[in-house]
Amino acid sequence: TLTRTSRPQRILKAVQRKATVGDPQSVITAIDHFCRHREWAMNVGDEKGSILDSVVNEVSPVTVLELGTYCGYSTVRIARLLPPGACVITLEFNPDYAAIARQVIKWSGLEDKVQLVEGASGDCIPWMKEHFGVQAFDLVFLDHWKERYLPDTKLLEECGLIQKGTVLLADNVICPGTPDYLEYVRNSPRYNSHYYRSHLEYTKAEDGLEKSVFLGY
Ligand SMILES: Nc1ncnc2c1ncn2[C@@H]1O[C@H](Cn2cc(CNC(=O)c3cc([N+](=O)[O-])cc(O)c3O)nn2)[C@@H](O)[C@H]1O
Ligand SMILES: [Mg+2]
Repeated sequence: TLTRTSRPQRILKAVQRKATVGDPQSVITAIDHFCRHREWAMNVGDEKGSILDSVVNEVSPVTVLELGTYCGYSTVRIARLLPPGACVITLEFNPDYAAIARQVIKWSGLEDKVQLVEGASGDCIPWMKEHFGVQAFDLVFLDHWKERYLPDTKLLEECGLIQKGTVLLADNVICPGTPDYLEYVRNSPRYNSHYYRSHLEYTKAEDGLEKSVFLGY
């Protein structure tokens, strides 16, 4: 059997060929160029990525949680905007993807701002507090399995990892769509939600990001 490379491996190759070590913007540009002109992949992309950037700059978070690392594209986007002392904890349960993401993050020179945890969100969230000494997250970026958005949000609430002022930013609320999550954050009196209309990465299809601020109990 031919050992074809995986898509994440081809994305890493594009980074190693086109991007400059220690230059996060060149890593982002290399992935976007590859995914727009060679092979689509489920990175948040450049259009929704600039909305992500603006929310990160607005929140200026000290601790960020990312659910669903994939190749590390949005991890790099977030980490490159963080001041010294701030960090992003990113969860990825697929070991092959995690291995690629570690190399992409290393290439960007941001490994000191990133903690990549291999494991399923449902298993890892409960021990976040004691393991990382995290009080609460300032920003949570949801980009993993769409049916996990709602249960993981409730789990984060139960674990006290979401507190007054925590901002949730969810990718793909239209495509592939997260209807139960949207209904929850939009109807709950404890969240103030806003929809940023955009497009599915590298396509003309509609998609968007939902930003939800926790108002406290
Ligand atoms: N409970 C989980 N805990 C930790 N990692 C997880 C979990 N579920 C999925 N992942 C990981 O997220 C990564 C990326 N991923 C994200 C999704 C869900 N996202 C999408 O399916 C998606 C799909 C499209 N799309 O189909 O157009 C566009 C997007 O922007 C998307 O995020 N599935 N895998 C994968 O490496 C997977 O191992
Ligand atoms: Mg996504």
